Amino acid sequence: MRSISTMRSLLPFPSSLYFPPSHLSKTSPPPFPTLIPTSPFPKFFLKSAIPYLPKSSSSTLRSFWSSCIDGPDPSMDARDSSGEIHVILGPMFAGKTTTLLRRIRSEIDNGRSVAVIKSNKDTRYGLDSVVTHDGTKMPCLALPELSMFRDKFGIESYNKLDVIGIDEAQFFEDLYDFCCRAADHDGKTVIVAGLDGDYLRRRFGSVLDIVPLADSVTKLTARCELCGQRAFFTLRKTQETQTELIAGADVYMPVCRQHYVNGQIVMETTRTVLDVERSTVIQTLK
Ligand SMILES: Nc1ncnc2c1ncn2[C@@H]1O[C@H](COP(=O)(O)OP(=O)(O)O)[C@@H](O)[C@H]1O
Ligand SMILES: Cc1cn([C@H]2C[C@H](O)[C@@H](COP(=O)(O)O)O2)c(=O)[nH]c1=O
Repeated sequence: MRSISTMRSLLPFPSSLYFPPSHLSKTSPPPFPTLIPTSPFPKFFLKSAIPYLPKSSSSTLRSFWSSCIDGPDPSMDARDSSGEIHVILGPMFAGKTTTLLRRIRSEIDNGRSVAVIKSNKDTRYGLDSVVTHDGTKMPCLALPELSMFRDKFGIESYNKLDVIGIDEAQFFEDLYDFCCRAADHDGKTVIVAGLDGDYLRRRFGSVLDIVPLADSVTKLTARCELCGQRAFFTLRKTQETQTELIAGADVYMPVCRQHYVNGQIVMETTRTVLDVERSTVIQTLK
């Protein structure tokens, strides 16, 4: 095994540009090591540099690069191994929480240690459990933000964790940073369930932002309450207009595209009629 300084001397660029994975570094690595140097080298750099080196250096460099790019040695402990991010999306009633709990259960059955987090904004079924619309439950920690998780759960317990489940992910503003750190740096498998869109079909919170970080993305569908076709959207049946409105089937229903469009027209018309009536009443009372 060559020393780090010998390897550095083989690098065709200043070693200060490169932060090796922690198992190759004698000093503390920065919190988020950059694995592949970017500028000032052209995109073909990786492919083109290796063949021009002397043969012995070439194989050393090749194994050096492959350890950097493929990730650390699998015999390393969980903190240093690479993590995973799996995202479960869809409208309300699509089975996101059911799928999350099923995956968490199977991780437990495989002997992995797990924790489940949900947003403390969702008070529908109490704060100590994640509960599906048909009543399946699992204990959880309810938090206002994910950055509090390590401290609340305990650093030692956090270090031993293999899998973190997150439900109602649309309510966590720091979702991106948390997932990045947990998977890239801490080696956790993170399974995230949340609404991709709100009742107006606009992006909801940071859920879509983590798609580029994800190993897998599953978009689920529900059944349209009006026609039984596949439902991709959530229709709000009431006149409230704020984005966040915690509720269940009393306020929301899953709908197909056609019924979403029709439903929005009905809601818009109702809103206009109510507005006209309200201003008429106000005028009459004046
Ligand atoms: N329109 C509906 N109203 C109430 N419950 C429903 C409706 N459609 C489906 N469900 C139930 O909800 C379950 C899914 O619940 P859940 O996993 O909590 O969904 P999600 O997390 O995507 O909102 C379904 O298996 C079904 O039993
Ligand atoms: C569409 C939409 C939903 N919400 C709220 C309503 C519920 O409390 C949750 C979603 O729960 P589920 O597990 O996916 O059924 O989000 C909201 O605040 N705003 C919306 O536009």
